[in-house]
Amino acid sequence: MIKIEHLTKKYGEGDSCCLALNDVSADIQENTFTVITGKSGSGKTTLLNMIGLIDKPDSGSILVEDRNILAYGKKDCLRYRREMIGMVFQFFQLIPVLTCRDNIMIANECVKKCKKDYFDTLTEQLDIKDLLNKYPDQLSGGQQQRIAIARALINQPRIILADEPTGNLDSENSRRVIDLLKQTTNEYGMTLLMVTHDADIAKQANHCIHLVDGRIQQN
Ligand SMILES: Nc1ncnc2c1ncn2[C@@H]1O[C@H](COP(=O)(O)OP(=O)(O)OP(=O)(O)O)[C@@H](O)[C@H]1O
Repeated sequence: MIKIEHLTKKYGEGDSCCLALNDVSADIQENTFTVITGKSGSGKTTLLNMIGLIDKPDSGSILVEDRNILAYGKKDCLRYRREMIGMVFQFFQLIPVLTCRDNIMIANECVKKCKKDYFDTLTEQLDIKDLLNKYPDQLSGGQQQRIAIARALINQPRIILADEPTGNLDSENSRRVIDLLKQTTNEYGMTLLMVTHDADIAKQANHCIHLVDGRIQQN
C-alpha cells in the first residue's frame, strides 16, 4: 500500500547539516499496524511527515497505492491529506475555542463524507459521546486524545499516522488509546503507522521500522 524507496532528507547546510533520513526504503502493507522506533533524533517524525506530505524529501519516492505522492500538485496534495490521511499527535492539537464535536467535524468540513451512523458508532466506540459539547480544556489528556482519534478517523481515511500518541499519557490511558487505535483502524480496514518509544506498544505491531541515525536497521 505504501512503498518507500531510497528516501533521503537533509536539513541545513555545511557544519549544521543533518542527514535526517539516509536511503530509507520500506514496504507497508494495507490494513497492518507498523511502528517506527528509534532513539531521539533518529528520523522517526521526519519519515512520518514525508508520508503525510507535511514535508518533502530531497530524493527518493513514496508510492501510495501505486501513485507517486511526491509528484502531486497543490490540489492533489490537499485531497490526499484530507481524504487518504488521518493524523494523531502527541499533544492532541485540538482547537481550544471549539467544542469537541466541532473539533471532530471541522476535519469533515471539506470532505462532507461522514454519515450520521458512522459518527454515532465512532463516538460510541471511543466512549466520547458525553464529551462532545465540552471544550478541550475541560477534558483529561486521555479524553482529549480520544477526541483527536475521532477527528483523525472521521473522513474514513485509508492511512492513520500517529506521532507518539501516548507520549503525554499515563500508562492506563496509553493502553486504552492504543487498544482503541488498533481496534478502530482494524475494523475500518485502515493502515496504522505509529511513531513510538514504548517497547510494549512496538511488540503489538505487525511490523517495525527501526531507525538509527536516519537509516533503517534490519532485524
Ligand atoms: N525542520 C528541521 N530543521 C532542521 N533540522 C531538523 C528539522 N526537523 C528535524 N530535524 C533534525 O533531523 C533529525 C531527525 O529529527 P526527527 O524529529 O525526525 O527525529 P525523531 O526520531 O522523531 O526524534 P524524537 O524522538 O526526539 O521526536 C534530528 O537531528 C533533528 O534535529
